Order: sequence, then structure tokens, then C-alpha cells
Amino acid sequence: METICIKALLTHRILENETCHFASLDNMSGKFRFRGQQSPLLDTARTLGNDGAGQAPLDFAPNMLEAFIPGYSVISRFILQAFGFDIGIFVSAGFILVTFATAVRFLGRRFWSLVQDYGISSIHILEYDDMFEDILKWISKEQVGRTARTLKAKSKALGDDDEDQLDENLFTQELFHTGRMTKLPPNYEPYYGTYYFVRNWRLYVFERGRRERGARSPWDRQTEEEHVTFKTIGWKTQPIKDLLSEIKEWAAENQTLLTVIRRPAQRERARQGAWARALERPSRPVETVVLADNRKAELIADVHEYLLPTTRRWYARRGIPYRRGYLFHGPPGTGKSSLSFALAGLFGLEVYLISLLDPNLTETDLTALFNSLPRRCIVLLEDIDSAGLKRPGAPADKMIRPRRGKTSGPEEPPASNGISLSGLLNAIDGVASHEGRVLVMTTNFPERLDDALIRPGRVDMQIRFTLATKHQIREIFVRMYDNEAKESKKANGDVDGNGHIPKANEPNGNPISKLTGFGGKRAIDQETKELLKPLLTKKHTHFSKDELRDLAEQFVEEVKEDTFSPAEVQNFLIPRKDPWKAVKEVREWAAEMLETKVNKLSMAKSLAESGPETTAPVEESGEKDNDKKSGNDDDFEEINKSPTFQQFENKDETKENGSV
Ligand SMILES: Nc1ncnc2c1ncn2[C@@H]1O[C@H](COP(=O)(O)OP(=O)(O)OP(=O)(O)O)[C@@H](O)[C@H]1O
Repeated sequence: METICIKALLTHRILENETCHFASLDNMSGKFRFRGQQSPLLDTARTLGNDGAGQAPLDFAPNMLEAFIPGYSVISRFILQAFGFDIGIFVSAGFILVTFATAVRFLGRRFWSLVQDYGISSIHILEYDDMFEDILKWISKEQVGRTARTLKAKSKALGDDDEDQLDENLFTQELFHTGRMTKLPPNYEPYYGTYYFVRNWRLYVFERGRRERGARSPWDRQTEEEHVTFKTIGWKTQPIKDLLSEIKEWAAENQTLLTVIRRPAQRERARQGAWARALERPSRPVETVVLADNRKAELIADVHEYLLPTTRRWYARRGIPYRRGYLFHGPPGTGKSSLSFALAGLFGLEVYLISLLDPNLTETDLTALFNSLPRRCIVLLEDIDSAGLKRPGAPADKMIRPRRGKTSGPEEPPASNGISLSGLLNAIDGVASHEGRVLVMTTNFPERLDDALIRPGRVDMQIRFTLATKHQIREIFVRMYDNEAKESKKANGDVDGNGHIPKANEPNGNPISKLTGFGGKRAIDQETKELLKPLLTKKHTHFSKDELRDLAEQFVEEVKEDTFSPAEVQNFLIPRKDPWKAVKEVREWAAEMLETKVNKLSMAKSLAESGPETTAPVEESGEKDNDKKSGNDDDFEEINKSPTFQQFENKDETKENGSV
């Protein structure tokens, strides 16, 4: 029996420590005893004990392994005794292999990080960046979204941008809220991971990941933030920058542009002069507002020039206040507000809307509001004539008359809560007023405005809006149906003589049969369905641009110009999704409308004639007794000048001609 004190050996070779691992192996003495025949371990121990200088590489293995795998010696001895098989050589070889593999892995990583540092460029975008959502949408729609096999589904809300890109039949067939919701498929986007795609002959890597972030406050619950990374082979990041520009352009094209509208913030909630974001609405394309003459182009060119950075310097060098004002005047519903919003959309400006009729608005508020305007914006003062503004001491005929229902004489306080003309003038061009804004004032009665309000420098351009001319009626009609019109003369072989697709082509048969109520499962009763049928069935019409032009001419023939406002024409067309139907029904509609207008005007005329006590239904006179005559004369003159009333005077002749 040989007894070798491993403790001594290892103290010498490896551990150099009295409290070695082997204490646990022999709880009696802290020594390890080998019994039995020769063993490599024994040999090693002997070699180590006798001659510390001569060692084979594998000689270290048992000791090393014992250090790394406590209990190894016991196991190897057990196997040796039980099976006569020495595992030492294999374990040693395995040990060397593992060491080698680890080294290779380490070197590989170093090499890859060097390649990444010097051979791969990358750009990271964090979750809170404006681009983040655009990138996810782009990658989902244009790239890996179609091929990725691990996707994240996101429910779509009604009103999302892409809602209108869905099959329009969906909405004619499933009219009600719940029906629409269930039919709206979710959005899919790539889940966390790495995706590859090739664009413009270049390989890109897209990575989506998330990482821990420290809470910014004790109430901040979100501890993870997402990020995306684009990588590509190459020294420079330019290809990724180009890709990001491409994505931004794509997003701009696919996004519904919004115009932000702000109103004065409620005084109880905010400081004086603060503006609150009232709403956002899709920007109205400027071409959808049709004016009788070409003044729209003139206006756009003027605003464009005004907003150029060079213009600001031009004004500054000449000491002229850098402001521009416009007055839009004309009858109600002729496009004054629409053009203001369209301008805002075109130039990417926010609209700051002030109503001078707001009873809570004081002059101090107004000045504070003007002072807190941003550098570039549109300030919209609507119906400026209705605010009851007046200049103290101005002659009666120069008074700006109040809105219907309000009474104020020359000495009376203004209609709104203390806004006088001078208060308004001070606000819009006072010293403190912010420069760079575009002021748009709208009115139905320009002749009632004080000269001071519209003098050059305050109002630099006036645009007259008229009741619909033939040109406007035609354009409004064409724009209403233009999207469905096809380029070719015969748009579709299966179109019948009237442009209607035969019934067989109507998708999914009768749409009414599918209707469900707001409760989703609650079906609509038969009677209601029958009532809804003619109202909801959508006529599918295919027609060419030429056919649409022909129809527009027929439509224009039936509507007399300078009689209806563009808003009235538009309102007639909106429920008639089929242009044939519109042409068919327009004559009757126009006759009815004209009759209503004529009745209203003749009533107003008789009221104006009948005396000062009576309140005129169209516009109440604001003058006191001594001004009543002039006020009534004005109204009288207005009614007489009205083209509709002139038609009324020639009613019989009109009827004989058969046109309205
Ligand atoms: N010239 C026009 N071209 C196209 N659409 C028009 C035109 N005028 C009016 N409309 C349509 O009529 C509706 C009402 O127009 P808008 O509110 O701009 O009229 P307005 O002149 O500002 O009326 P008000 O004087 O009563 O404020 C809008 O939906 C708009 O689409």
C-alpha cells in the first residue's frame, strides 16, 4: 500500500495553500490515500514527489482536473477499479479540446468585433424618435414584413391611416361600428430579432431589440426601451443614411398630413395668452378649393414669397414690420375657411383660430395671445364683421355692425367682452405683436368693416369669394367623382350603357343581408333593412374621364350660376355617389333650393320694408332708432342686389325657360 500525501504535493505544485479541496475527501485526516495497484495518478504523484522538474504535458491533468472538478480522483479511481479503465487520457484530451475551442471562440469574437468596428457600419434608432414608427411600418410593408416568420400583431384602430386603403366594399357591406372593427385586420411587424434584406443590390441587416433602461422617476414603470438598428457592409454609414431618407420620403407619401388647429386655452386652466391644441384635421389639398378666378394662384405665390427667409431680411433692411394680412370676403359657404386651412396645409403652418365673439375674450387676452404666437403660423380671425367692433366717434355708417341677435349702437360697448376696434388693431399690429405670422380675416360683409382694419399694411390682399360660377360647379362635380373615373374611353368591358356594372359583378351580392347592429350580434330587423336598402346599396359605376366631363357639362347646364354657394353644390353631391344619379336629380333639387331662397329673401324684403320694430331674419339691424333707416336701407339694397332675388323678380321668365 502506498500512501502519498496529495496535500503536500499540491501545496508544492498547485495550491500552495494549507486548506486545499482535498480536506473534504478525507474527513479524518485531510489526506488522500491511494490503495491498490499502480495508477497514472500514482505515477504522477511519485514523479511530482521525487522530481519536480520532469513532467509530461498530460501529467498535470489529474491535478488540474482535481482542481477544476472536485472529486475527479475518486471517480477516476472508482472507474479504474471497477472497469479497469483509465479515463485520465480522455478527460485530459477533452480538457485540451475545450480549452482550444474556448480560445477559438474568443478569437472569433474579437475578429468579428474588429470586422464590425471597421468593416460594418450601423445606425441605431431609439423608440422615442419620430422615425421609429415610420421605420417599423416601412420594414413591415416594404421589406421583411412579408418574409419574416416571427411577427408581432398590432390591432388596428378605426381611423388609422391605412383604414382607407382597405377594400372599400368592406365599409359599404359592414356599415356599423362592430362590423367594421371585426373586419379590420391587425397590422403585422417583425418581432425582436435580426432580419436580412437586399435593397439596391446591397445587403442590409435590420435588428429589432429592447434593453433595460433606468426608471426616470419613481412613477416611471417602463423599464425597457426598444431600438432598431440598420447595418450594412462597408466603412461608411452613407448607404444607411440614404435608406433612412428613403424611408422618411415613403412615410411622408403614405401619411395623411395633418393641420393642427389651436384655440385660446381656457383661462381657468392656463396662463393668459396660452394656446391649446384644439384639433388636428387632414390637410386639405389646395386644389380642392375652386375659386372663380385665378386669384388663388396669386395668393399662394404671395404667401410663398412672404415666407421665404430672404423676405424676412428684405423687410428688416427696410424697417418694414414683417407681417402679411389677407381678407377673404364673400357669402357663406364659398370657401373662405377652406382656403385658409388649405394654405396652412400647403405651407405646413399651424392655424391659430380666434373668435372675437368669444364672450370671455378680453383685450388683454387678445394682446397676450398675439404676443405668444410662434414665428410662422396662420392666425385666422373668422367673421370679423360680426364682432361688433367699432371706432369711438366713427360715423354711424362706418360702424361695424354686430352679429344677428346682438344689438349695439354707436355708444354701446362692443359685442364681445371688451374688444374694441383699437384693441384689435393694437393686438394685430402693435409693437409687441410677433412678426412673421400670416393673418387671415374672413367676412361675409366687407363693406361693413372699418377702413382702419383693412388698410394696406393690415390687409395686403383681398380675395373675393363668389357664389358658384359655372367653372366652380364643373370643377366641384368633377372632383367629387374623379377618383373612380378611368383613363380610357371605355373603362370596363362589362359596363352597361349607363355605366353601371351588371348585378352579377357586384361583390358579395346584397350588402344589406350582412348588416349587423351596434351590438355586433344583434341583427337589424327586416323592416329597418328594407328601409335602409335603397339608402345603403352602393351603385358601382365605372366611367371614363371623358364620360365624367360629359356628365359635368350636363350637370352645369342644370345649375344656374351665382345662385348657389359651392358648399350647397357640394352638399347636394355628397350623398349621391353615382354621378348619373346626381345629374338626374339636380334639376329638381335646384328648383327646390331656389324656391326656398326666394321665399327667404322676399320675407326679408317685406320685413325690411315693414318697419324698424321688426327683427330681420337674415341680419338683424344693430343701429338705434336714428340709424334704423340707414340700416334698413342697406338690408333692402342687399336683398335687391342679390342675384337670387333678381331671379325671383324674373321668376316667370325663368320658369318658362325651364331652367333653374
Ligand atoms: N370654392 C370652393 N371650392 C370647393 N369647395 C368649397 C368651396 N366653397 C365652399 N366649399 C365647400 O363648402 C364647405 C364650406 O366651406 P367654407 O367653410 O370654407 O365656407 P366659408 O366661406 O368659410 O363659410 P362661412 O362664411 O360661413 O364661414 C366646405 O366643406 C367646402 O368643401
